[in-house]
Amino acid sequence: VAMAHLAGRLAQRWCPSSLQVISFPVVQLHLNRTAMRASQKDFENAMNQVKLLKKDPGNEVKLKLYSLYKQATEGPCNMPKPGVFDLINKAKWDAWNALGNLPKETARQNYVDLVSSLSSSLESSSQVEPGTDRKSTGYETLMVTSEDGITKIMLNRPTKKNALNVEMYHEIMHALKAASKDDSAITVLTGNGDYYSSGNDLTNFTDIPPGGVEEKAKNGAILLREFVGCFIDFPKPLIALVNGPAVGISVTLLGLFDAVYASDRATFHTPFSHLGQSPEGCSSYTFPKIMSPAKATEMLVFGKKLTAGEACAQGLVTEVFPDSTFQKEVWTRLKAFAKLPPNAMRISKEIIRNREKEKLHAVNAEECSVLQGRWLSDECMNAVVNFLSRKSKL
Ligand SMILES: CCCCCC/C=C/C(=O)SCCNC(=O)CCNC(=O)[C@H](O)C(C)(C)COP(=O)(O)OP(=O)(O)OC[C@H]1O[C@@H](n2cnc3c(N)ncnc32)[C@H](O)[C@@H]1OP(=O)(O)O
Repeated sequence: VAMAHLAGRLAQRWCPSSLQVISFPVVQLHLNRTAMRASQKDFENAMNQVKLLKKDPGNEVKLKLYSLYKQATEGPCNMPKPGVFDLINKAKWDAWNALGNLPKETARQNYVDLVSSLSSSLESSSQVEPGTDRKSTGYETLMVTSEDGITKIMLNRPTKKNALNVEMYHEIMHALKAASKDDSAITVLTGNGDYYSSGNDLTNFTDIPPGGVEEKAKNGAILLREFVGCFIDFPKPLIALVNGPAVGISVTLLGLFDAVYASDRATFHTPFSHLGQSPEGCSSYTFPKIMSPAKATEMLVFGKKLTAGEACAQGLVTEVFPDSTFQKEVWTRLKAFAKLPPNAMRISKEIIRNREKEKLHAVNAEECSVLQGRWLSDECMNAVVNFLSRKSKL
């Protein structure tokens, strides 16, 4: 049951509409049930009624409906148990299996009762996730605004600590490409809510394609390479406003920014070894150069978490501001920067960064290839399963 709940919650993260995730038999609201036992007709009516529900009842309820339907029509669970990474089918299997030897008639009755109770309660419930502003920007996971010569890309999954899901990787690439061509002078990346970003969304690892985990790892490496490549090639001054804790890839990428301003609440954590993974974002090259090989090893190999002050002393952060005045102070400064002649800034960035570009692309390719192998390791898989089953957090 715990796994079913977990997978149900995960499934909601994978897809904006969880109806796409777990399809379930459809049922008709049963209004005129008089007998204690639901008839076959009641059952069929209930199945039709589910089609008419205006709002998604959520994955937990859908798993319950699924399991009761299977029990009512086929009896006790008769399917082989799916693999641990096949979370959707495993959740369905767990839900059905949990019904044990419940008689078919009781399952049918419970199904009809559940649908009946659902219909009224779902009419008024809201499914809108807070923190998403889809209308204004056209992005699902970002808020992108452009004013005063500054394009601001704000990571906008605050309830998930701005973890980067696959959609967010694509949207950030899209937003960077657009910002590189718009008429703003500088571009800023920041986070909405209390975190800058908790790094890669660990549920990215659970959605296994038909080609299996190898194909998953290969696709992940291709996406990561393209994603980091966009930062390497970004032509205008790119500034990170680290408004809170930063983890994993959101930290490593900072080595590719032109300036990094941090709140004193921010922390910088790259727990790759704990996760059975290895550095990305060109950090295996930029961090030793920025802070010395030994300091880079403390972060990238031993997972030492730095405070904002420590990260500034190591050269990863440009300047730290008290959290209470962070926004006011940095935006005053950014607005002044944005008034400088944009072509001069672009050309100066080019001359600072360009001789490193080829090297950075080569490092990026190598890091992605090493990570592709890491993602298939037991060390990595165990770490992901432990996080997803809430056995461990950073
Ligand atoms: C294309 C693939 C490219 C891969 C690139 C390689 C990148 C590597 C990395 O980035 S490695 C770093 C990965 N990140 C982590 O390991 C962080 C995991 N998260 C945590 O340990 C904690 O959530 C926390 C310390 C960040 C915050 O803890 P806490 O303050 O107690 O909050 P919650 O844990 O309750 O989190 C709230 C909510 O957010 C979900 N969440 C947070 N971070 C992630 C994440 N990285 N992936 C998925 N989900 C995350 C968390 O599950 C909670 O969700 P819930 O409310 O339970 O639905």
